[in-house]
Amino acid sequence: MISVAVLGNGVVGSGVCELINKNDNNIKLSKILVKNIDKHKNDKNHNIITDKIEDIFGKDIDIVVELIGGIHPAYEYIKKSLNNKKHVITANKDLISKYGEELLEIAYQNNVKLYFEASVGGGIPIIKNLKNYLASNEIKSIKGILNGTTNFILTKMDKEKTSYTNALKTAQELGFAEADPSSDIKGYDSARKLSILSTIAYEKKVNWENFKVEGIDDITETDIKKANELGGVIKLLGISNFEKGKIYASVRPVIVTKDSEFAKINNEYNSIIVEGDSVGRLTFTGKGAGKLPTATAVYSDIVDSIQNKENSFLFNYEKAFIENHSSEQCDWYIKINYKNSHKVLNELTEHFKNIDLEVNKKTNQILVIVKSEHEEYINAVSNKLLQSQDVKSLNSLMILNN
Ligand SMILES: NC(=O)C1=CN([C@@H]2O[C@H](COP(=O)(O)OP(=O)(O)OC[C@H]3O[C@@H](n4cnc5c(N)ncnc54)[C@H](OP(=O)(O)O)[C@@H]3O)[C@@H](O)[C@H]2O)C=CC1
Ligand SMILES: N[C@@H](CC=O)C(=O)O
Repeated sequence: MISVAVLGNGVVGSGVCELINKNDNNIKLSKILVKNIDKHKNDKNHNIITDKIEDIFGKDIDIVVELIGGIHPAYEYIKKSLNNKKHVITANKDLISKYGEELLEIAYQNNVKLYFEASVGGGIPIIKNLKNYLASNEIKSIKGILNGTTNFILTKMDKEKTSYTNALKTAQELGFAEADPSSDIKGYDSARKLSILSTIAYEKKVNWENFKVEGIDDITETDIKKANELGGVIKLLGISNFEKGKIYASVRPVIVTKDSEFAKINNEYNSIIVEGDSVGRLTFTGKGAGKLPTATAVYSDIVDSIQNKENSFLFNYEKAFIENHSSEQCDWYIKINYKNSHKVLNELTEHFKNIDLEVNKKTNQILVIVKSEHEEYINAVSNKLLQSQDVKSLNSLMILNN
């Protein structure tokens, strides 16, 4: 009998306990750690619930499953568990993207395993596939909708005209959002996931703090309407590619045209397209957040750790050099809140040869479509406009069709 302790009995933790109770006679749920024990007095596992970490470390446990989230005390608990020679399973992307290298090294030194399938893509088996199935391939690019909460919000705003605030509230009620939802909204959660995937795929340390991260907090109904007029929808995409030894990575809202695979990915679903040099394009799609989909990924790691499956990760790669600009040439949608429309229009026509313009004098907004341009040039012109006194704010979105 394998004895499992689950740290955290929230959305994912309670899902894991449910799957353990439902599935396997060889796995015994021995202890559950929570913060506020009163909240759990009606839980059917209440007799094994504790708010004291000593009850976990003092017990004869084989596997510790960390589902508290955040950095502290999750980091200390995982470290101690590994040093006590317990296998550890976590869904914590904050922790893996920050301390993955150190924790994997500690696991290795103690001859135990640290698994983290659920840290990216909720119920989608992406990490195992990237590491094992794609072992023979050089990965050229990763593109994905990596956050369920923001995809849920964008879908509700687009299809049901729900306000941003109400859509976020529903995502929180459904258990998709992080404890601090600004991680989702500002793109940090997607960035952490992209850094984990890119580190595994390119075997280079890809630190998300070194790449461009933009969230959906500036996306308005106007942008959604404009995207629809252009035959597309807005999605928050994580994109990375590896070319000639250099890595480009970013997280940003993008307009994807309706025939793109991503346009059909709605609500809390995630989708990740990986391109390998031998296999070509592979698409992984499924629920990227929520109780039982995420618990499924955690449970699969429990099975792997019982079978002592190899996960020879160490993350001790050399640091990646991150490119700031995508080499891709595409169309762009730029929204400018102006102070002086004449000056801004002059600048725009001077710098861009091929543009469509829409000026709204009531809202003091100029909506611009620029055809076939590189990011580097878009950024240079945007910075110039922003430095002038004529522009209050400016947002630019790539328009992608694949
Ligand atoms: N929700 C999702 O869809 C997904 C979540 N994840 C990740 O899974 C992890 C858990 O997320 P989720 O289940 O949503 O989080 P919740 O907020 O729903 O649950 C957190 C749990 O941890 C407990 N807890 C919090 N702080 C402490 C502490 N200091 N000591 C002991 N227990 C503590 C809470 O106790 P109490 O109940 O008493 O407050 C609660 O039971 C996170 O890393 C998250 O990023 C990954 C993929 C999807
Ligand atoms: N908050 C995250 C949960 C899963 O990782 C998300 O919305 O994707």
